[in-house]
Amino acid sequence: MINNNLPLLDLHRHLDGNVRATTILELGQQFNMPLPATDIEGLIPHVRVLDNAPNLMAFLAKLDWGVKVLGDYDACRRIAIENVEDAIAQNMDYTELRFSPYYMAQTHDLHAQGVVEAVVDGIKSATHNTDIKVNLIGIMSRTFGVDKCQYELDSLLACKNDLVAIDLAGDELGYPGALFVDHFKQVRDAYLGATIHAGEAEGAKSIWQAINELGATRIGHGVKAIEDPKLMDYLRDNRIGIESCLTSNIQTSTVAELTTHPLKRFLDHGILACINTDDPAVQGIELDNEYVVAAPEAGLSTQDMEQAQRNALEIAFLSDSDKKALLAKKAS
Ligand SMILES: O=c1[nH]cnc2c1ncn2[C@@H]1O[C@H](CO)[C@@H](O)[C@H]1O
Ligand SMILES: [Zn+2]
Repeated sequence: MINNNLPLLDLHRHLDGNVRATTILELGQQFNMPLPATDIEGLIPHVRVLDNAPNLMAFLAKLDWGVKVLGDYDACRRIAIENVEDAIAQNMDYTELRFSPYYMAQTHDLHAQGVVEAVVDGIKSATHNTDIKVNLIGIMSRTFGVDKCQYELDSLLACKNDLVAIDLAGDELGYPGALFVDHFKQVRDAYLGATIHAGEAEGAKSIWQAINELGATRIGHGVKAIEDPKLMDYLRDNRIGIESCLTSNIQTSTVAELTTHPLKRFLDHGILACINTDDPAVQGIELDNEYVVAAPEAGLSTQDMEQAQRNALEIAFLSDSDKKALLAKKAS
């Protein structure tokens, strides 16, 4: 259950993993792109995880049509705007939307920086005169390799004042964090935060690496931390947040079933873990499902879910005064 007297946040939400199927169809038509189907029913199996995927990379393939149809910068702006609409429809008070500009730019040879500017513009216009607050996290898609990630990072750093952090996502097994030490040095030099997908496909050592070598203060998924008691203590003692995505972890076969998901044990241990979606449109879920269905199945009590809501606020890339304002808004 969501406690409506506490702010509702989604800190781990891929903007480019949340392109509506209807929008994919419309953009496909607009740019004369042959899609695998011409109606929604036919398209859904290609853009949504219906049965759990055997592994992370099979899951990630379902995101591809959502970016293949981005034929110009206006299309990028459109999906940014629709992401804000979706977050508002979920009654969110604050969300951090993350996106990979090169992933979005690649199919139609757009400039990555133009994509970043279009997304920033879309978010600004869609949040204007609304009650929701949105910040952006730039992603380096590790799957494209070290050089492409540098290109992607350059485009993000050119707009660093419109971002709160940088993330590393994609193929964790094939492209380990050790390849990206220099990239994250640049992230620190730019005074941006770092949250990193780690301990999802790879083990606990990937989480240690993200913290010690890449400077992560938050970890995306972090599922495998449960295998390392020292790491569990370290995360708690150093207030390193874990952005849990319950349904996503089942759909990528990272965790076999919700009853064995480690989120409950993270919370019991005092780790600042929270509840998030990941790629809502691709997953066919939304944030309310994670609180109403997934979290109870994962053994979380009402109190646990309240703690998760508080933890999200605690680890959000926001100033203390912004956090206080969000709390005050809900308490009144
Ligand atoms: O659950 C996930 N684990 C790892 N990478 C992901 C996940 N969801 C999306 N992406 C990756 O993020 C970028 C788009 O924002 C893409 O690189 C996509 O593969
Ligand atoms: Zn993710």
